[in-house]
Amino acid sequence: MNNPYPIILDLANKKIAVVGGGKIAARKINSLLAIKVSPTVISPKLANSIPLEQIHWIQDYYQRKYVMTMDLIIACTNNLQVNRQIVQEATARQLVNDTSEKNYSNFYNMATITQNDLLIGLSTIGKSPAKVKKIKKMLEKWLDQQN
Ligand SMILES: C[C@@]1(CC(=O)O)c2cc3[nH]c(cc4nc(cc5[nH]c(cc(n2)[C@H]1CCC(=O)O)[C@@](C)(CC(=O)O)[C@@H]5CCC(=O)O)C(CC(=O)O)=C4CCC(=O)O)c(CCC(=O)O)c3CC(=O)O
Ligand SMILES: NC(=O)C1=CN([C@@H]2O[C@H](COP(=O)(O)OP(=O)(O)OC[C@H]3O[C@@H](n4cnc5c(N)ncnc54)[C@H](O)[C@@H]3O)[C@@H](O)[C@H]2O)C=CC1
Repeated sequence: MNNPYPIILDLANKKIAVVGGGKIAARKINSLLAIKVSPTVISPKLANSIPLEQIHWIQDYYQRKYVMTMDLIIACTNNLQVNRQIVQEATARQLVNDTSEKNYSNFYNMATITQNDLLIGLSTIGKSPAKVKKIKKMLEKWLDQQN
């Protein structure tokens, strides 16, 4: 992503698909559930940390027909070719996060800190997720000291 454009999205009434049901999928799904968005999850298997009753589970391998009407697609299978295929088959109006290859993604997540009316978003534009995590911890500590 050469020219990132940061925005805040309201996902109410949007259709979100998560493809894959492993560790990374669980993180993305749980952050969606935290904002009361229930995604469709396409995966033959689901990690235990994914609450089955809160999602719509399609227990199958990825097929284009499952994501045809989706607005946002998060590709997190452990098969890089499948993730790539999801990107290639998406229409120009669908936004795709290929979690295994930032250069194929047209969006990805920022780390966030939310406190009362404040939302801080942090990103290295994919360059160093570990650094984001570290700076987030430092900022949280600093913010706590201000209160
Ligand atoms: C490009 C991006 C795509 C995307 O996933 O959207 C991406 C990619 C990758 N992440 C990797 C690893 C980890 N990512 C995290 C955590 C988060 N990663 C997130 C975002 C992004 N990660 C996107 C842009 C980030 C940016 O702009 O910098 C956050 C902010 C949001 C979210 O995912 O919801 C969330 C913060 C949660 C929080 O603290 O709030 C942890 C920590 C953990 O799991 O506890 C680890 C384990 C390692 C560690 O802890 O060091 C690797 C493997 C290589 C590596 O290790 O570096 C890749 C692949 C690659 O680099 O290509
Ligand atoms: N963005 C990030 O923060 C990070 C991303 N990654 C990337 O995310 C990918 C997934 O990582 P994990 O969740 O740890 O893997 P995992 O092995 O825990 O889970 C993979 C999941 O994909 C499912 N799957 C496999 N083939 C599929 C298909 N054809 N259709 C639908 N689902 C399918 C499996 O059933 C499983 O549920 C890794 O390959 C890696 O490239 C890895 C680390 C961090």
